Amino acid sequence: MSLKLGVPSKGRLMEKTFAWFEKRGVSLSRTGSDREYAGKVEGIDNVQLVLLSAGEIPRELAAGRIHLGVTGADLVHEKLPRWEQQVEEIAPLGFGQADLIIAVPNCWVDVDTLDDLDAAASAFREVHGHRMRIATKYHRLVREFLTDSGVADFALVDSQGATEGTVANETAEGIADITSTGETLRANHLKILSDGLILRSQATLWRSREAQYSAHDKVTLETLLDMFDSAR
Ligand SMILES: Nc1ncnc2c1ncn2[C@@H]1O[C@H](COP(=O)(O)OP(=O)(O)OP(=O)(O)O)[C@@H](O)[C@H]1O
Ligand SMILES: O=P(O)(O)OC[C@H]1O[C@H](OP(=O)(O)OP(=O)(O)O)[C@H](O)[C@@H]1O
Repeated sequence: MSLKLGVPSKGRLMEKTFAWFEKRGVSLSRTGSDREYAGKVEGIDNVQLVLLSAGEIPRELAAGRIHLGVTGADLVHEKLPRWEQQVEEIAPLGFGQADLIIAVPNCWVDVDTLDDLDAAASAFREVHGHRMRIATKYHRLVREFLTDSGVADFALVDSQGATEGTVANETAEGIADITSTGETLRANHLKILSDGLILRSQATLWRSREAQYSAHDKVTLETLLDMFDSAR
């Protein structure tokens, strides 16, 4: 058995994760063809690279099928209820920064806060006979945030991508999604509510509390953590 490290298999998170580990003396790389999800680890023994979708890493950590994993805090908080009991945050990695926010159309000039949204939602229901729809893939975090904020008359609709387009497409009235540069929101004529920040996220290294650690794995983990510490 070896210590299994789950890393996003593609895109911006994979490349930056590889660079973060490289800087700390651990070389991660993909092997085989472009399409083959296989990888290797150099610079430390007994660590196995597991390439996974960023969205599946929280579940794999919680199931104990990987010991360590890199993914955004947004995905861990959304997918793992009481996440602290299942995973330990080892280090924020300083990239993949994104804010999970609530946004509404720019043209809603009377809606700038959650209180305004609550009032608009009640009025919307009276006029249209159904609840104001908020498109998101972060169902748990958004429901909890809106309910705790006293916004009652809303319905979440699922959107797994291109969420900012749902308003123009008339499948939702507002959205809850991550924003980084803000360009996608601007391009889709949406504005963030002034108190509509749900969570600040960045790519983070997590340790599973559920995985089995052999004596050898424990030594490997200590060695890895020392390498990370000494590179600070
Ligand atoms: N524009 C962005 N800038 C910075 N970080 C981002 C951006 N978009 C997404 N992220 C972060 O990257 C992580 C992965 O995002 P996402 O779920 O969109 O993955 P993906 O690239 O679609 O991969 P997969 O579909 O394989 O899960 C999330 O933690 C998210 O916060
Ligand atoms: O603030 P910005 O810098 O514009 O970035 C934010 C966008 O990036 C992500 O989308 P992604 O590119 O992953 O596509 P998706 O809509 O398919 O998730 C996110 O869902 C936003 O749409």
